[in-house]
Amino acid sequence: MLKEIREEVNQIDQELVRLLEKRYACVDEIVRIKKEQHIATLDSTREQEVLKQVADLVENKDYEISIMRTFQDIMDRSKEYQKQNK
Ligand SMILES: C=C(O[C@@H]1C=C(C(=O)O)C=C[C@H]1O)C(=O)O
Repeated sequence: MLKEIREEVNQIDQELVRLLEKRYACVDEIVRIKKEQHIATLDSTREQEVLKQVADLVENKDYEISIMRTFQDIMDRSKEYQKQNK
């Protein structure tokens, strides 16, 4: 039982890694444009939009706070990555 659920978690994690890599590839392009146009790494308005979209998409409200925090972490790591690569 535990083993089977963990196998399902492994599958989901594989998809998450694939999607995160696609997200970082977009961030690479954003880094390039920001560098070219001298735009700051942080865009708080955009972050609020991302979080609003996430909140609207979450169906089970029991998960909402945790998923929102996860996305804030994703964006924080994204900014860290952008700063290291600009
Ligand atoms: C990727 C960007 O840079 C930062 C990181 C964001 C993200 O990871 O979604 C959003 C806004 C910015 O603070 C962006 O400006 O779109």
